[in-house]
Amino acid sequence: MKHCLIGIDVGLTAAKAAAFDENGRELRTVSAANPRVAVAADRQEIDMAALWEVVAGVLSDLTAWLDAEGWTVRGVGATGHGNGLYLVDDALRPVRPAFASTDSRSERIVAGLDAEEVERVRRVTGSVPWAGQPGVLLRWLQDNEPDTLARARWALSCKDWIVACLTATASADYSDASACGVVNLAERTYEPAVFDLLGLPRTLRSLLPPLSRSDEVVGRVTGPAASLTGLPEGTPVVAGCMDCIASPIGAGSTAPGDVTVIVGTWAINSVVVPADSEPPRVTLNALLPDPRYMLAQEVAPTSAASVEWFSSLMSSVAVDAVSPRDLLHAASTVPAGAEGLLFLPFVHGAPEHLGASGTLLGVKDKHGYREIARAVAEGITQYHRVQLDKVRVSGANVSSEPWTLAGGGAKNPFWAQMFADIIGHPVRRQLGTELGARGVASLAAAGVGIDTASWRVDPDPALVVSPGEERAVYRVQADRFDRTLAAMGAVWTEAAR
Ligand SMILES: Nc1ncnc2c1ncn2[C@@H]1O[C@H](COP(=O)(O)OP(=O)(O)O)[C@@H](O)[C@H]1O
Ligand SMILES: O=C(CO)[C@H](O)[C@@H](O)COP(=O)(O)O
Repeated sequence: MKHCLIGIDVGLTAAKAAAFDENGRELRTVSAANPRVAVAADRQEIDMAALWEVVAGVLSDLTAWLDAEGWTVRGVGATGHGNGLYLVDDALRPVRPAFASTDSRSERIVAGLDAEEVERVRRVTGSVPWAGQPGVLLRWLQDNEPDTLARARWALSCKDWIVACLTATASADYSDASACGVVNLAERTYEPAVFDLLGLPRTLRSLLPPLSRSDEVVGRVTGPAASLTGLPEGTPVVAGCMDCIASPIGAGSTAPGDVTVIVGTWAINSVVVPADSEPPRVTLNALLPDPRYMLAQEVAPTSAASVEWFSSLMSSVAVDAVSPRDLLHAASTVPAGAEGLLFLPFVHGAPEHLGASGTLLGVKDKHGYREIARAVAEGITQYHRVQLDKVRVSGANVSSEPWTLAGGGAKNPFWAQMFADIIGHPVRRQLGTELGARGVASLAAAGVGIDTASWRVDPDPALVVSPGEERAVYRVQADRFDRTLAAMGAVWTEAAR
């Protein structure tokens, strides 16, 4: 019999499901756009039932193909965007729409926290508070929707919601929970001091589901889920992990010092560090499935989010839809430096600046769509550079080997070259494979007892892109970018008053 594993990856933009044979060879991938509602500029919410419908649809397309080709599914794992908040009641029904991790309504709660307390908690959890974290959102609910909070039984992450839909079980795993800043990294338990810091009663800890290893089977596909997805009833489902963890696993970038840069809705810039060391000074540190290591990450909603914004804007006025690929193609027809245009990619704000917004600087009448497209791509990449510089000085050991590029944007060869030029370091681009789905499918394989040695990835030197001749232009731009960023801080602070 031909056995396969399924990995589900629910990002903020798209849901993907991919099947792999027992040796880790990709058989097929299906994807679809996720529902997202911008209730207001700072309120990003997700209809949880609609999200499950999209995921069930993607799974049912995939299983129809697998059935026709004679494959039997042995195990399933899910990964998804981290943070945000998916609240359900006792019967695992949503009590309100989920908060996306790009929701910034709680910026002021974060700005009002005591700096010394924040630092004390950071040393223990490896995370600093920011607006899209579940704890901060629980505080917002306590202040603004206490009735909703009273109806909630479980506070789930995105992938936990999908696991709950598949298995009728509430679960959590160490990677996602630690990335949410609620776990004591040394003790691997939920940390009560986080609740004290946020002004929440410690009793709310009971909202957090029991913690499992990412490759632990936490439930089996129920009858109703089987009929919606085409998965066989009883198929084992593992706890899974956060998407920023699944991608490095899928790419084989899991040795100490390995760097992965994810160009998804979010900019994720991460490095593998020993789990028993002092957590490096970055936005968050998340425990890896291998208990010896964690992933130090500098993160912000500042990557393909701006490409999505600009391509949606162009699509609303153009005859035909303008895809991210079209946008990057238009950018490639303009010289490096975008004819002097500079873009700060903060359409969903920025963690370190209260009130930050997307900013286009230097507009002249000669500038049009193509120059703005180039400025958007360059600005996103310049901010990745800023974040990677923070990772370098965070106390983490960073490898000098090529860094792995992942996420939707990494498929674009033009953008990959821009990354190498702007960050001044060779990067390894990815062809085709959905790395997040692959990573979590390998955890499902391990969970059902399959030896995953053959899933190991040997880095392909042919995919390495080195800094080229445009590096010099980007160095000058980097200086202007950093000075603009510093100067805008005061403007944003003033605007947020
Ligand atoms: N060929 C491409 N060129 C540039 N950007 C792309 C391309 N394909 C996808 N993207 C961008 O990648 C993003 C999707 O990446 P993905 O990692 O799947 O995000 P998420 O996990 O947030 O859903 C989209 O926002 C899109 O803008
Ligand atoms: O928690 C997060 C960062 O700490 C984000 O939600 C991230 O997981 C989004 O991933 P993306 O949807 O961009 O792939």
